Amino acid sequence: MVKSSIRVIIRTRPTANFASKNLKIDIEKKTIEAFIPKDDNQGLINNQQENWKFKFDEFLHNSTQEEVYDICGRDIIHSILEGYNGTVFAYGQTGAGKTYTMSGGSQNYKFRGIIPRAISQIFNEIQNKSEFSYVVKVSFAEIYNELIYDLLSNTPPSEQTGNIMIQDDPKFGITVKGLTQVLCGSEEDALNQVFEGESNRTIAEHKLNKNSTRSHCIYTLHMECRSRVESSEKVVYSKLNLVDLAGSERTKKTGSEGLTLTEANFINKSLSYMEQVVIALSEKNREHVPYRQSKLTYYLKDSIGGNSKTLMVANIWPEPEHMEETISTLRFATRMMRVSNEITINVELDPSQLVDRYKREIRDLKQELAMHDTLANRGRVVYETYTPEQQYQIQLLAERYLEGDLDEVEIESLRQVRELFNQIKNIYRKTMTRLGAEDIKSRSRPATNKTGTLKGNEVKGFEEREEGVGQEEHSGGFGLGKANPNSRPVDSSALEPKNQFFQEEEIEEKKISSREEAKKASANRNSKKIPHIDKNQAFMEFKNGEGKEIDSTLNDNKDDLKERKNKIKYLTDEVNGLKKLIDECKDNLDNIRNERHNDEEDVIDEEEFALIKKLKDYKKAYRSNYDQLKASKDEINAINQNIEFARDKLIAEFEIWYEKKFGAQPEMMSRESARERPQTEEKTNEDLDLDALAYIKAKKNVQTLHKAKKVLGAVGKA
Ligand SMILES: Nc1ncnc2c1ncn2[C@@H]1O[C@H](COP(=O)(O)OP(=O)(O)OP(=O)(O)O)[C@@H](O)[C@H]1O
Repeated sequence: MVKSSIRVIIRTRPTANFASKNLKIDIEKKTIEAFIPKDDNQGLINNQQENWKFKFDEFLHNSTQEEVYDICGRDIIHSILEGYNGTVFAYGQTGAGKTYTMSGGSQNYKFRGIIPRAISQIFNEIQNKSEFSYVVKVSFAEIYNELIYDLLSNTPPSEQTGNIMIQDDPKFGITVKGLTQVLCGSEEDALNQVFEGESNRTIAEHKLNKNSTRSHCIYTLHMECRSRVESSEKVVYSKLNLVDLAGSERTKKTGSEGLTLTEANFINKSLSYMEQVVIALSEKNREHVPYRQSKLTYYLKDSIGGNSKTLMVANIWPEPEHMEETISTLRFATRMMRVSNEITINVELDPSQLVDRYKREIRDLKQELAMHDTLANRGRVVYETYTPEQQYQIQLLAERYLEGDLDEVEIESLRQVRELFNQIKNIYRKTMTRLGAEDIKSRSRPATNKTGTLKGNEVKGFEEREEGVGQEEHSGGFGLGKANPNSRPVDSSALEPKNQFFQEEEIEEKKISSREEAKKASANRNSKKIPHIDKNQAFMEFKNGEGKEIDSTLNDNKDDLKERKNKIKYLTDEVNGLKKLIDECKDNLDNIRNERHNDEEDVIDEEEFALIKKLKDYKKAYRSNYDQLKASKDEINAINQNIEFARDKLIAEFEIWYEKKFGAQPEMMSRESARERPQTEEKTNEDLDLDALAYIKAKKNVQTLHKAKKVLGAVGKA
């Protein structure tokens, strides 16, 4: 966790009637001095404060939307892609320019605000981060009269109950249950949601603002990021809250009455709760912070005093008649600067992916160990789970050791030691059971037949089932893997379940014969004198002789791989070059459009047309190169598989050759070179949208949709 203070930027609304007698702004020093003369009507004793001086992180005076975004948005939005949460919110009196700052002026693309610019930056950065895969979802909530409405729901806000619940999740922070999250694959998708949500906002007219937004609106981008080249079980989550608060207002001044007055009361109340939260947070040792007093403060718990990089734009309207509101905004902004958040990158591990990774790691480690054993000239060590046959062999070994036939057991691996102990435990248990049985037998003397069969419940005391393969099973004797079909008893009586003593007799017989076989095999092995052989030297000999063909296939594949990698490098450079050209083209288009007059927004001149065409060509070339890149990567995967296959084959053949030549047990051979990793993904973006086109298209989409809805509504009524 890293401490990060909330940054506060002051933005002034441009005005011809600037309160020059009351306000002195020093952009360089980032200070503002305010002066309100005492009210003479208050009498002789008047303690009214007249002067104030404030210092902030930045002043934006008569700034363009682009300048505002560069200072308020760019860094935070970049952090979102690194996994930090972020918040940008606009605060200020009604009419001071909050909505203009966050959403922007609707008349021209260049007047767009922080929200559309943030979306554009996010999708542009995602396109450039091809080594990561991102999932982007958006939600849009409105807090109106202390109720939460879903602006992206299919149900219009007027038909919603407003009872959406906020939850404080210990892992993911504040989450809003039931709020629609729309998956967005492109800038245009995300902008569609913005315009759709904005068209659902509650707006009303009063004396100070014709289009006053009467609610707090929170547009959230939820991001989920996984690496395409590293472990994909690591998921980085982040969210970006872009908040347009409703403006504080003095109801007398705005002339609010009726519904607008009720709205104003709710707005003022929630903003004063927000102030209480900020005060509580700026007090040292304050234990309780009253987040739950209002929907707004609870919703913004992560943003104010929590895990988020937060920036507040305090909008002021610097005209003489709004001096009191200006002072009030500046005071609140000063308090906000004292709030410090604790930020961290939000990383989670996806459990299913984690299991897959462990499986892969275990497999790789086993291979590593096998390679290590071979190079160290050690015998074949088993790292897999023991098969029933292998367990049985270890059981025999344990018995020979316990009976004194063996002075010591050669230790091969930890796994073998474990299994040995297991078998010793089983032998001990069995012996104890047998001793118990004999004790009972000697006391009760049950009638037994020739084969020692007990009747009925007489065997009850010995039925304790023993764990592990290679032990007696209740109904079928030994579990030693799959039985030979010829070994099936033809006599029906042989199919009857055998009792414990009978089974044990049979087991003893089997053990004796297996022991004898094992002794013979061991004597055989000992009689063969195995010379000291350098495995690596032998392997070289094999590769130059019988294994030559497989070895050359392996080498051919390796050469092929090298060639493909060079091709990928070339294609990557091409793709990057085209990306640069596309970006330049986009910038030129932006410039042309920004220079155009408002009323000409949809008129395209020759120069612009040529640029659009050029852009299309670049995009086409980009796509074609990208497809080739993808195909080359698939080819690389296939070649890698061939290499694996050739290596396995080489080792297997070598083992056979080795055994034939030296008469020793075949051993696992090392894979002489490190496993080649598949190439990392280069660029994955298939297409690049022009900023303005996405913005204009999204706007038109929403307009068309609304027109269609209206027509449908009219038809329905008719
Ligand atoms: N920096 C600016 N440049 C140009 N016009 C601006 C600027 N700031 C605000 N305006 C204009 O002022 C008017 C009021 O702005 P806006 O609606 O953004 O205020 P607000 O703070 O959101 O108000 P409310 O709280 O009532 O919703 C709008 O017509 C807007 O276009």
